Amino acid sequence: MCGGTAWSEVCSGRSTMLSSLLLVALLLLVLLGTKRAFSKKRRLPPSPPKLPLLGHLLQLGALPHRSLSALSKKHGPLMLLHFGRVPTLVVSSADMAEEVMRTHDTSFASRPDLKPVRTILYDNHDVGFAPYGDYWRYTRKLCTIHLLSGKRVKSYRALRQEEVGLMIRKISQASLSSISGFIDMSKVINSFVTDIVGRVVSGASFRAADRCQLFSKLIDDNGVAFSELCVEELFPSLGFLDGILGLNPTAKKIAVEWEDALNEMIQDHVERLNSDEVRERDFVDELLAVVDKPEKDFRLTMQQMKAILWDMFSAGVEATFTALEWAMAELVRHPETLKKLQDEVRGLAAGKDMVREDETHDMAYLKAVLKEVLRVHPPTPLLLPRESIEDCQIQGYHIPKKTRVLINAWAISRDPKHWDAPEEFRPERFTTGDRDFKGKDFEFTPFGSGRRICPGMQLAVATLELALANLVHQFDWELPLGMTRDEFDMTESPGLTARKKEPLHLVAKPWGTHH
Ligand code: HEM
Repeated sequence: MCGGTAWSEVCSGRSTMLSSLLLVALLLLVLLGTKRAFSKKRRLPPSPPKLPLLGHLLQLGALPHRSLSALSKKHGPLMLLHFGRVPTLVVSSADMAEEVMRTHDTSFASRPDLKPVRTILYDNHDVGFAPYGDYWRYTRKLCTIHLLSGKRVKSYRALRQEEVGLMIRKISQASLSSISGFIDMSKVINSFVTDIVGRVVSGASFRAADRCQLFSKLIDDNGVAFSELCVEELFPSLGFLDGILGLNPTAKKIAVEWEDALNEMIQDHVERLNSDEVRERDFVDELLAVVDKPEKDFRLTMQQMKAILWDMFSAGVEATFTALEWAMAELVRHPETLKKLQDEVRGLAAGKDMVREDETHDMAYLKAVLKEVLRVHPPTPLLLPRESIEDCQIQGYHIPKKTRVLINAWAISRDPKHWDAPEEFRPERFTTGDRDFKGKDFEFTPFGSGRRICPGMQLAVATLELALANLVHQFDWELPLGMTRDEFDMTESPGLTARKKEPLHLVAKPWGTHH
């Protein structure tokens, strides 16, 4: 008990000190507790050492799927990297891919907002880069119903057959007239795929107006625009510097070129719709119908329509072309596989001048070859980037909202845990069992999986099977004179799509003429 003024002053001084000490101790406890709770909740995936500012940028290398695969061997199948200020989760095993694309599919169903895409695609109003939500759902459905469903894909049969026939004739002529002895198959395959996608999307006028070359160039230029440096990609809040420094000029330039090309194509369709001409409706007509007549609460604008068309051309041509080019490159490097495939195709299509689509259904080895091509060379080796729309836990790791996600499908489809001799091109691995690329087997997802799985898979597979069957049916294929298998360049080019870097030069010998 305290009594007297002096004593009471001492007492009150002591109690103030005591309560201050208590307060500090309490604060410390709270801070410690919060920190503990915080750090427990925020156990982030492993991350290799990084540089200030740039983060892990320099570890990306020229071919990110390869560098990231090497990095994951040291740091594990779930790594958190930072490219500048952008947190990026890199997924490199089938189990982790399943976590992202199945268990937590909704959390990871969005796409990042990428500057070149935003510039070309009217603020991401296509399907592939649209943020997860009603707009994406609606436009994806539009594309599926009017262009990419199984029923639609079947309906393009005659068109596919005709385009494959044209490609075969082109190769026959080139093989007779070639002075060097070889043919630039990259060019031939590119215009074949561009014409098929062009005709499917925009009808006969694509060929009539000779649009193949222009669209093929625009699709090539997409790759340039996407690989140009821009500050915003690394430091989102400093995006204004790109304008000041004049960075990423290709995106702006080709945005105008795409707009002109698509305007012209749409204008053709409007004129025909207003004329008496009787013709089958194509995808451009179907989209125009929605622009004119809003469905439910949805109204498609002209700009949105162009963004969707961009997607169908770019996604459709680029990946299908890349797959067919790698298929021919692998076959010519593996004569025993080529011979086995030719035996199957020539046996089942005996006496025919061309393989028909019905006949490809029974070609088990053809299907195995295609799967092996997509395993060894998934055209988009890191799929398309995704972004988390909410906080999420994977294997006890905290993945914050707005983390970018790269799924290294290339590394996963070469993981020795799932594949014997994964570096070898060996279609036989697919002749038994039922492993498929339809999104259920997470060690093999060249078309992705879950809500964002590629909606063009059926169109791509139908085109690739028919083209490949006919290419090996009609010709024997060889490397250019004097070139050995080891000298044949199989380098990939950098970019969202891993094309073959050097053009594919091959010798085609029409079958029958030398038998
Ligand atoms: C061999 C050929 C093809 C391959 C390997 C391929 C691969 C892919 C991949 C990996 C994705 C991302 C999937 C994901 O995020 O999980 C994708 C998305 C997409 N693909 Fe394909 N694709 C091919 C052909 C096509 C074709 C022919 C079309 C259409 C004409 C097409 C249209 C699209 C679209 C619109 C998306 C975005 C889907 C979305 O975000 O909802 N693709 N493709």
